[in-house]
Amino acid sequence: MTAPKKVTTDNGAPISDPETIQRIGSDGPLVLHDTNLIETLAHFNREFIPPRNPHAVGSGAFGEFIYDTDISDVCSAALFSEVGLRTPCLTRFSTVAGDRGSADTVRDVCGFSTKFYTKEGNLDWVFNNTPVFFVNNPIKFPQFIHTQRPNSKNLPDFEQFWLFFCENAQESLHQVMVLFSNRGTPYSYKNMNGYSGHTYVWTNSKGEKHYVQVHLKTDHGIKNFTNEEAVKTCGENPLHRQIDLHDSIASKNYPSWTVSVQVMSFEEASKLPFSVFDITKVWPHDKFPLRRIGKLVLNENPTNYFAQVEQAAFSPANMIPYMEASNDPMLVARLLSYPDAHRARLGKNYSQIPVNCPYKTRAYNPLHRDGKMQMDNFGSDPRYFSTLENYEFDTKTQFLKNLNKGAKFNNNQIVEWKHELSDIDFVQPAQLWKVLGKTPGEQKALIHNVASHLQNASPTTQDKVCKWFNKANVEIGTGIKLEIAKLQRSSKL
Ligand code: HEM
Repeated sequence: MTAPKKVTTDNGAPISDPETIQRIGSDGPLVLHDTNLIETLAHFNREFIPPRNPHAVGSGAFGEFIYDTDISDVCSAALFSEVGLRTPCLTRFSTVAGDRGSADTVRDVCGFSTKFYTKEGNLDWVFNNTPVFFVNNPIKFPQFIHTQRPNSKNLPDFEQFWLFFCENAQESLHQVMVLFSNRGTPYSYKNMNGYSGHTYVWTNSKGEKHYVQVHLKTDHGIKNFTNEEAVKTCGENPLHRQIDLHDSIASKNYPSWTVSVQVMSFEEASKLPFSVFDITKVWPHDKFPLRRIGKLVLNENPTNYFAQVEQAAFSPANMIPYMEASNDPMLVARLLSYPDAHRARLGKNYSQIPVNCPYKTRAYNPLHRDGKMQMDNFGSDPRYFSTLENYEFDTKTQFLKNLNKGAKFNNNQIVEWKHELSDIDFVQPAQLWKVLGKTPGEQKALIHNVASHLQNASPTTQDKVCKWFNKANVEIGTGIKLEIAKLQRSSKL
């Protein structure tokens, strides 16, 4: 038996009976002196915090990154200081569009975020399970998310879902094909990959910079639900992936991924047929092969979901020396958007919540102080950078000062930018169609999965969507049309 836990009020005064309240006579009114009742009801009213918008549904686990293959010619970050180093981390998986509490096996992109607690600060990889994304212009992100959710009348809206893609964001075809392939419904989080999607800039100790893309390949094999299995699982076991993650760890079948990078020089980037900052495109693997760097292993379940997963704040802005964001406009917008979301969701001092604290070092900045829920206000230290104090500054890595050093831009002027759609936007979707053709049934599954969804939209929208798919390969749009007709005939029988 463990020692008894003394029960108290919030100010620490002992409570004799937590279930007894005071009233005047057995039928009389309550006595307001009973502050424990008020405290208990007030706590209950404030139990919920705002959900993440988007990625509200999630599951998390602790683990470690094991650096096992030298990459020092490309990056000198703390994670890679010596081969064999183990860096503790927290990973959170998620779905994008659903409200908190919705089933975790819906057809959706899955988030794959990892916070590494390094001695040079916390590094976050806020990735997805797909190597590309729907849009490459951040101003389109909020409308993209809106169109994937119920409309203004809180009704499912298949027109807005499809018309956004095929009219407002045709560059999304590559990602839409991934989403509607069976990879859009992974069986479990441990059976899917993770990808940075974005291009990042990594620097070595000589100051040489490279573009990189990070890949986390599952060690358990890709396993997906079919459309019908995923729909059934949503109804029968809405926490299927959460339970699978928990039970795999509890039974010591630890989920793990092999972590690799694609590396590209700035010179090579200038010769690509598309922008290296375009997240709707992948880097060809024959020219930029994967270089292994280590393993990510999840081996510890959270003991308190709210404290360790719901309150976790992941952000691409959490970078460490030798790892920077590139000029991908989506990524740069994300640097601002996530900390802003955390301030709104968790409060200004969110980085002091234990799961977010850079506990391998100490966050110290005498200008970042006060505010609600401040836990570490740097004592009586001056509230400015005083010449009377003794500060240590980073003269070695010059981390933030070095951002963009060496990067070449066409000109220095501010330009108005918008993605201009061209044939190159349909080249990779066409290639993906051929790749799917190598696995029996995969092309058929894509056609069936799209048709099952698109049949709910109007015939005009169906036509527009089919024409859009035909830009990748006429077999797709034509096939979807035939499949819709088949599904509609069989539903009438
Ligand atoms: C301009 C584009 C984007 C914007 C403005 C944006 C914004 C957001 C916001 C506001 C959140 C909620 C954060 C929170 O409350 O903690 C979020 C979550 C998330 N986003 Fe994005 N996002 C964008 C693109 C992307 C891309 C391209 C990826 C993946 C490559 C991505 C992956 C994620 C993940 C994994 C989460 C969940 C983080 C967690 O587990 O807590 N997002 N996003």
